[in-house]
Parts: sequence; C-alpha cells; structure tokens
Amino acid sequence: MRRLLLGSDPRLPRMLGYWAATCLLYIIGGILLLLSVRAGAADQRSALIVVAMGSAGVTAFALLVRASAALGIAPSTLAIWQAMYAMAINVGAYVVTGPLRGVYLIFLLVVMVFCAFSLRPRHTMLLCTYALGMLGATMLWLVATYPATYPAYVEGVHFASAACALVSVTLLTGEMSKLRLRLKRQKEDLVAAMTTIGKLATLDELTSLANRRHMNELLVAQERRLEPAGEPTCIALIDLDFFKSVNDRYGHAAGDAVLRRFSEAARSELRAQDVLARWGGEEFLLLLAGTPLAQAVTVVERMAARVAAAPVTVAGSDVHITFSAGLAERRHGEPFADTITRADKALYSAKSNGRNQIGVG
Ligand SMILES: Nc1nc2c(ncn2[C@@H]2O[C@H](COP(=O)(O)OP(=O)(O)OP(=O)(O)O)[C@@H](O)[C@H]2O)c(=O)[nH]1
Repeated sequence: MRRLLLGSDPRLPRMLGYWAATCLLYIIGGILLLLSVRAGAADQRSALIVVAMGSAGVTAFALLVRASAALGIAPSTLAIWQAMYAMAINVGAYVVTGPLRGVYLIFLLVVMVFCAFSLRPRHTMLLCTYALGMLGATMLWLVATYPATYPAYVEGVHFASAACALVSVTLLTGEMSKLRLRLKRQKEDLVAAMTTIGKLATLDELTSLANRRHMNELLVAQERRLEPAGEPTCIALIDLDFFKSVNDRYGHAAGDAVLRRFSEAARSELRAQDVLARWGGEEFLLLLAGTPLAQAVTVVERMAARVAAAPVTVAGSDVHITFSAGLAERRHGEPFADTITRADKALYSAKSNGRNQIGVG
C-alpha cells in the first residue's frame, strides 16, 4: 500500500510532503474565499469557479507528483508548474474576493518561500517576475474596468507592497537556495571524505592490501565466529627474501615496486574469502579461513610460484622475488595471537634453513 502511494523513488515522499503543505494552503485560501461569499463581499459563482480550479489543480498535481518519475518530469520543473499555477489561482482569488483580497497577496509570498526549498535562484527570480507581471496586468485591468470597486490608489498601494515583499522574499530565498546548494555540495564532499577515510583506515596505501589494523579487526571477528563452528583456519606469515638488498641496490622506489608486484601476484592466487594483509614493512599475514593445513601449504606454494614468475624490471634487469613463509593451523579455541606466534617461529625456521621455502609450526 505504502509502495503504491509513495512509489520507489526516494525523492517522492519529500515531494508529496510539499504537495500536502500546498494542499493545506489551498484549503485555507478556499475557506477564506467562501467566508467572503458568506459575508456578501464576494460573488458566489466566481468564487466557486476559483475554488473548483484550485481543487482540480491540487488533484492534478498530486497525480503528476506521483507519476513524475515515470513521465520523466524533473522535481524542479514540477515545482515551477505548481508555483505558477498557485500564483494564477491566487490572482484569481484576489480578483473575486472583494475588500478582503489583500490576504491573497500574502499567499503569493508563501508560494515564493516554498520555492526556496526546491528551486534555483534564477528560477525564483523568473517566478517573481511572472507573479508581478500577472498581478500588475490584472490590477490595471481591474482599475480600468471597475474603478469604483478597485480604486487606483488602493490597487497601487497593493501592488507596491506586493512588489516590495515579493522582491525581498525572492532575494532572500535566492540566498537560501545558494545556502542549500552549498550544504548539498558540502554533504557530498563529506561523504567522499568519509569513504576515503574508511579506505585509509582499512587499506595499506602502497599495496592496497588490508592493513594491519584491519587484519586485527578481522581476526577478532573470526575468533568470535569460528569458536562454535570449529572450522580449520590457517595463518601464514610471509616475508620477502633479501628485500633490503633490493632497496640498497636499486633504490627505495624499486623496493616499493617489488612490494606492489608481490601483492598483485600473491592476491591473484587467493580466493575471495582469503585475506592478505601487509603486516609490516616486507612482511605479510595471510588468513585462510575454512582451510586445513595441507590445503594451506598448497595455496602458499601456488603463491610462491606465481610470485617467482612475476619479476620486476628495474633499470633493464629483472628483479626476481622470493619469499619465506611460516604456516600454522589454529588450534581449537586458540587465540590468533598464539597461532601467529607459532607461524612466526615457523617463518624463522624457513629463513634459517635457507629462505624461499615454507615452514610449518
Ligand atoms: N622500499 C621499501 N622498503 C621497505 C618498506 N618497508 C620496509 N622496507 C625495508 O625492508 C627492508 C627489510 O630488511 P630486512 O628486515 O633485513 O629483511 P631482508 O633484507 O628481506 O632479509 P630477510 O628477511 O632475512 O631475507 C629494510 O631495508 C626496510 O627499510 C617499504 O615500504 N618500502
């Protein structure tokens, strides 16, 4: 039911909210008009025509707002149509209400204020010109046709006050619109900044792998999740071999390129649920959830082969990358910190035994 009424367009509830507010104004305006008829100040037939046109317009706009997305009508275009129609009805009410007609000049201002929420300053300016043009022409016609009912000095004062108020409100709403646009832009910047901060908080800048902080968060989450399930999980600590000599021989930038190449090559051998994080300078931690030790050894061997086959070319010569790894399967209920300590010891053995190999702890 809600979907039928409000549709799936997220802007629709807000647009219908504005419509409901304008609807309330139409009702108040209509009641005032009918009260004028009752007081004998307004002609009944003319008043009923204005009320009928107002009601028809309100209904038509409710349907148009609901169907605007399907019809491809932009909310701002619809707002302009609504404002123009409301202004025309107001001027109509002004004509038929008699001595109380000044009330409808205030309603014109309210329509203008509404525009501040949905229109650009240029459009509110155009609407102001339209309202004043229509009001001025109508007043001239009234003064020329019925000078006794619409004395020139009264219409002159009405027009001058309406013009001052409309222009002031237009300028103010213009400022409001600019403020609204600035706030919208700032909100977009804020969302973009939050996204960047989110990335910086979880990703390593150089390699785009998960960073140590994020990996620690994942390990805590994994500890909680795995406790009852008791699935096998392995940790591998991976350390590039003789990396210092790459830096010393080819420079820091070449070292960075090696770190990036290793990351790309290693990651390409992993499944979506495996997480490789940069744990420190040239040290990486691999989390293989739902993977028993034998399978984890195969994964790391595959990674080693892929990394070895992806040398980095620096100053015309190929720099081959190898790494040593320490693997450990998490024991049931064991904190990950202890599993990592065992993997670290296994890595130390792999290094001591000549590097470019996998140690198991
Ligand atoms: N280019 C670059 N080098 C880094 C970065 N982080 C750490 N390093 C360097 O990595 C080197 C690590 O050196 P070592 O710990 O001696 O390791 P290694 O030379 O690989 O020796 P083994 O691990 O024993 O094979 C140091 O020279 C660090 O300055 C980085 O982000 N970029």
